[in-house]
Amino acid sequence: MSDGLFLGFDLSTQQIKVIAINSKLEPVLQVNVEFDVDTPEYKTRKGVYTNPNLNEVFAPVAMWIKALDILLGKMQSAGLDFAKVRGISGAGQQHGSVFWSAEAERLLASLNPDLPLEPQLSPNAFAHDMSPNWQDHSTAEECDYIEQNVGGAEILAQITGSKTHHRFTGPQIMRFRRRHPNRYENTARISLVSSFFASLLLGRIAPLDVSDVCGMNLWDIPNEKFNEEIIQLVAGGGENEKNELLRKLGKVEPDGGKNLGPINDYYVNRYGFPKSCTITPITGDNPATILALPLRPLDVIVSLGTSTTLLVSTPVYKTSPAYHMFSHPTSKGLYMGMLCYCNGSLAREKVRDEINTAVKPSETDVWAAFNEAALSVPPLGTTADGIKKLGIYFPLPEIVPDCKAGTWRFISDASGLREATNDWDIPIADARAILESQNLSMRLRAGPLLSSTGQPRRVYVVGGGSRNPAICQVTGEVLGPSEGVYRLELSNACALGSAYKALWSVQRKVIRDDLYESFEDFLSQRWDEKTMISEVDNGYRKGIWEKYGEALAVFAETEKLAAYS
Ligand SMILES: Nc1ncnc2c1ncn2[C@@H]1O[C@H](COP(=O)(O)OP(=O)(O)O)[C@@H](O)[C@H]1O
Ligand SMILES: O=C(CO)[C@@H](O)[C@H](O)COP(=O)(O)O
Repeated sequence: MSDGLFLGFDLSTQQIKVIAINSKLEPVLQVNVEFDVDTPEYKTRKGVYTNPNLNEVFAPVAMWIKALDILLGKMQSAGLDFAKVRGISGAGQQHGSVFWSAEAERLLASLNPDLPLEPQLSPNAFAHDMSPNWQDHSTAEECDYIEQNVGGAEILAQITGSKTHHRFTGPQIMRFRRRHPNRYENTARISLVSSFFASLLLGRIAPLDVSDVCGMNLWDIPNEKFNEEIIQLVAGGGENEKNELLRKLGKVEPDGGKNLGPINDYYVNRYGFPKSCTITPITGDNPATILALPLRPLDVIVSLGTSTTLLVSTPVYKTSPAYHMFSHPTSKGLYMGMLCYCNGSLAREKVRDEINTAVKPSETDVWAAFNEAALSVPPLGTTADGIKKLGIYFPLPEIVPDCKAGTWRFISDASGLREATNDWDIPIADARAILESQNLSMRLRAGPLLSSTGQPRRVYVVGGGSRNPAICQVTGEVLGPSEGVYRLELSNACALGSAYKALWSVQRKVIRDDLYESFEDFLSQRWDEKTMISEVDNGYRKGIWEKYGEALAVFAETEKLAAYS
């Protein structure tokens, strides 16, 4: 362990985390700062503010800067020897934007190590103090405008990898420009959360990341450049306004392993990082997650963080309005396919809390009653007379399908589909129904990204929810991976993937000129399956997987009824 440490940060919705690894991929330290708890003065709930009247969700940028200082302080208290850190990368929640002022570059370049970061940057480095969050649904008008002008969802997906989505940065920038014209005018540069974080570490505004830029609806993935037609729509006005927005966005760094430069002197002098410590592009949390595992064809990652995402790595750029494609964060010619759900862990927590109110909860495991309820009934809660239960649980408006907030419970029997009345044991029957519903939705949509049968080889579960055995079992039953469900032992997959990226960036071999050892080759030589993952469910169960397959059409019907109700 003489050759140094490599840090992977994760600036996600509810917390900022870091993992330090050595060059054998062994984790040395994990620390986190939870916004609601550790920065209470910002009064966020689950890391954000909401304005339900306008469907807005946003987070204070100053809180993230303050949390970085607290996190570095915690690392110091935990005894991390900053002098050993050779490389840093990271991940940010996707789509969120940070609007820098004209003062930003000067303030970033002149940080005083005797003072904390936050008061040196906030408010003067920003033209706007808030960052729109990925749970925001306020941009319906902007999305429609862009999609109509570009020629529809299919075409937009072909160009940018996704149809327009409320949370994507292009529609968000367009709304920001319309609602706050002065602040937009005063914006010198726009970062994503990922490149904002890299900027804090570099002490200058960092370029956008090659993969995270695909979450903006602005980047032409096949042609590897901003799409000027869409930029023009977002910028409004004419040629000048278009060029102005291109200037605000700045450059995109095509090499995910690029050495962007050394860490800023602020961190050298305040914390003792070596001057040579390099910063590598910080990517989105989902692209970083796929770097935590050596994915093979037909492997799927299900990330059970605040959002639920299903991720695959593929050489085929096959687009659809039903899912997202991103450029791969490290490997040119590969892409990341993704489904993203707003109603992940917070929706499960809501059912859990209702169950804990209805029954006597366990004193030691807040999930015990939920898990027992989920596992004590057969698939689809099927009764002896063939009645099946299908529910939809969207406490927040949902992304897939595009649907307003609500809870719907349906009964499917020989006479068809109807809304449940008193034949649903609320909230107990909701436990299995929510897990099935979340997995059926993934199975319904991930099919085109997988085999002709839609059956995965392995499902890897990561993130907070992967600690839960009932969630893992129902995932195995519904998705039916032929080789089982595996959990990454370190729950913090995107910080881990980021740390791997930092290590690869520093130690990748040069093959010739600008050609480097691939991330996949680099990782597979060092990655030890036995210590990194454990099997948490057998996956495919004959008869049960087929039964869920038969239920897919009815499930799709329930989604339509919910969306149009
Ligand atoms: N044992 C568990 N069972 C189910 N969910 C869990 C469990 N432990 C943690 N979680 C969920 O994990 C979520 C946080 O996951 P995490 O991956 O840290 O999210 P993020 O990166 O989005 O902040 C919490 O909202 C919590 O509900
Ligand atoms: O919007 C998306 C992906 O498109 C979300 O996955 C965000 O990237 C937030 O992630 P977490 O806070 O759940 O890690």
